[in-house]
Amino acid sequence: MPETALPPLPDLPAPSPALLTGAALFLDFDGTLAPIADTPDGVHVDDDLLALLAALRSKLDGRLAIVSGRSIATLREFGFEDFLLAGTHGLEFAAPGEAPDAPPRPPAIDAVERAFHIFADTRPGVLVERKSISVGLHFRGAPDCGEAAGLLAHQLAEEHGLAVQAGKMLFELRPGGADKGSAVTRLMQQAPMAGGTPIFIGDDVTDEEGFAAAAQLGGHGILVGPARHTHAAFGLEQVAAVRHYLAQGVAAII
Ligand SMILES: O=P(O)(O)OC[C@H]1O[C@H](O[C@H]2O[C@H](CO)[C@@H](O)[C@H](O)[C@H]2O)[C@H](O)[C@@H](O)[C@@H]1O
Repeated sequence: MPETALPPLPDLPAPSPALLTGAALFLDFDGTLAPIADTPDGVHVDDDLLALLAALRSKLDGRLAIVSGRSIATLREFGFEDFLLAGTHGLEFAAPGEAPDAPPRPPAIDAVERAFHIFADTRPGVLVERKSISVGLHFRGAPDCGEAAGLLAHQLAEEHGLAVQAGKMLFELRPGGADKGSAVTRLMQQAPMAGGTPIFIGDDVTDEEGFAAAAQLGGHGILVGPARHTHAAFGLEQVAAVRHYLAQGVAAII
């Protein structure tokens, strides 16, 4: 059956705030806590969000972590220094005040970054994002370049033994061996997350492994955005709904 003939996916049910009682809460960043912006550095984290997350973490006895494709260094620059962090799609970890536990930056990432710049230099709107142990090629400003960007990313990944991480108008090259699901599994074995029921809130395809891991460990995923085939059991429409839901959680948890 052609894809256009498929019936629309039904909306996922909204999660109850009661789901957050006893949770070990895993939160994606871009598209979940902050709206998608035109460029990676066009995102702003406001003090109200940080205060909301701190209040929720306190109600959860510390069981709140940010799990992002961003590096730990960048998450800290955004204001998340005081939070438990998993960065670069499950490759980096850091507790507040501690140095990141991260693999070294592979030399091949520098070669990829140079190749990405050569590609971007002749394509207005294409951006290269330098990251701690990975590198991103963004085409949000030049959607027509997406196919060529993907071909280049896969070709370089094969050449250098790296993993391709597709995201929203983005191809990222990084070391393999981890994802947001492995990050959830690892953090659930440690204080402060151990003992809670894992709840993972995210919007991107990169969050699906997080949803699946949460479900496997007895919890749930919450998808932010339009319905799709997903491992999440619940849905919220957009970032504003996530923030409202988290605020409801603060009020609901005794
Ligand atoms: O796991 P996340 O916290 O969702 O991070 C995933 C990637 O997010 C960023 O890129 C995305 O957001 C940008 C800002 O809104 C947007 O311009 C871009 O098109 C999106 O793909 C970030 O730049 C990447 O490093 C993260 O891996």
